[in-house]
Amino acid sequence: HGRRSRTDVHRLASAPAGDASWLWGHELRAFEGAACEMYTRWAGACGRVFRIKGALFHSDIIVAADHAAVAHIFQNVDDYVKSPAFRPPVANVLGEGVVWAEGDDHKKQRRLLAPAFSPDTVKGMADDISECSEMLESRLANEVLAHGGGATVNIIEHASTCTLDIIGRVAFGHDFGAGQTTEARAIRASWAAHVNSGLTFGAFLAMLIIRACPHVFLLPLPAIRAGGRIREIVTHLSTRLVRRGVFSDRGRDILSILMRADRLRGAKDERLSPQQIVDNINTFMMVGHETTAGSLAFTLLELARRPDVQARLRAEVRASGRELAHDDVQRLALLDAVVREGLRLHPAAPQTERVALKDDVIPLSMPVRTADGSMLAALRIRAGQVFHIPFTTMHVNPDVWGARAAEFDPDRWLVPGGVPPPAALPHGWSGLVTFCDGPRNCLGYRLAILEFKIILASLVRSLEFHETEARVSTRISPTLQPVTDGQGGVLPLYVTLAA
Ligand code: HEM
Repeated sequence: HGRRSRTDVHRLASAPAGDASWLWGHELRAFEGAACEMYTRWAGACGRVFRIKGALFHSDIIVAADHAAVAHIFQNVDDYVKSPAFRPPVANVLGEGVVWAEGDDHKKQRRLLAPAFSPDTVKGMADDISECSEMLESRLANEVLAHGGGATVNIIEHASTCTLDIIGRVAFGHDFGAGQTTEARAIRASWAAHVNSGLTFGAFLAMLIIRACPHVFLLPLPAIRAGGRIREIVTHLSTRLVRRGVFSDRGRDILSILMRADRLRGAKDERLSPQQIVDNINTFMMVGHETTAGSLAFTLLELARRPDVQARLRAEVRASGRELAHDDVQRLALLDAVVREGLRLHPAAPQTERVALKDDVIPLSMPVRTADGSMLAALRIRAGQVFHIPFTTMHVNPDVWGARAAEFDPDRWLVPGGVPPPAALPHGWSGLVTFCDGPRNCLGYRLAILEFKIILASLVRSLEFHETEARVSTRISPTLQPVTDGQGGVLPLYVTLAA
């Protein structure tokens, strides 16, 4: 009785029993569905906070899509952590950098890395971003010309080639040569394998097994080795630079900035170890290219479906002149609105999870109706409670965003009252949770937005994007992925030259 009375989890409405299986709970349906699709559907039936049955008899998981609850969880990083079970797989792919770190280690890494992503530093990356975007623009234009004026391309592959080029340059001054170098090819191939294996039932099962007994992760399974392969390649490239101290004194890339800052620091505990620098460069490479590419590809698909908005965007970009420098793109209002709308509907990380380390009472923006019909104004939970936080579900909630919440409509950002007031959205950038929130928000968000703007502007000014017959669905593997005809990482668009 004592235990139960200190938590409200069992009082919450449960996702429909018909969507659960005795063995896999609700988690299999959530995994197999489109990104956040089931959470959005269940939230429609149960409200913004509800529970689902965990797979393999895991205790009930709370799905939290209430803004005050989510803000609370994201602000209290010492009490709500990423699941400890998933730290070994994260370390395998990313190394022990800032994404992996928790507690004081995380605070220290964050503090030492922050200058590499300051507004001024990111502004200095604009030239590299523009050059890579122009290379993409001409690659696509050539493809169109080679096909007699119109070509169907897998836009996400092109987008991620471009974002890999960018992150290679800005992270450590490395040129991935538009995807043509040996390393770039190896990274693409490993990533494609990683994405496609992540869509399978085996990946779902692997996740459950790791959650249940984290030490199995030490087994030499092929899927685990594939994840580590990209890290090997990048580590090989960056370790060489770090060891030799080959970084430029004037270099504006992140590695040079970190190494210079490190040299100036005296106390050893105020420095990143060479291994931590390598692990963070690797982290930036991994989390800094497929993410932006995924959101960008879906935003281009939305523009293909809204030729009127695409034409207006093109006119806006063309009116600003040939150069797409940092300050120029910041002045483009419709471009800004398109980027916000694209990142609202297609967040590259559509959901996250957290585990409570201690008992707590979580505030709610709106009371939730419990299974027995009473109302809860706040939510009592116990240490160990697992939360799933579906970003996309929060961004398409009609109670917050209105009846047309799920529609791609950039103009909502441009008209007074078009988006909910800040009080309804207690989060960082644009009131969205796309980049998470609080002390663990996305370290690279300024870079992501600048890339997004410059790439989009470069492509749209000279090319026109059209939808194809393909039926594209969205999955999470491990970030937002298009799936076409069962094939992950495929999003066909028909491209022509813009008049
Ligand atoms: C559209 C593009 C991007 C989106 C939507 C995005 C989203 C996110 C989200 C949601 C998180 C928090 C994950 C969690 O804690 O559960 C995160 C963390 C992070 N992101 Fe991004 N990201 C993007 C691009 C980038 C880029 C370009 C970089 C640059 C290198 C980057 C670097 C990071 C880092 C280092 C963290 C970990 C921060 C920490 O734990 O303190 N991201 N990102």
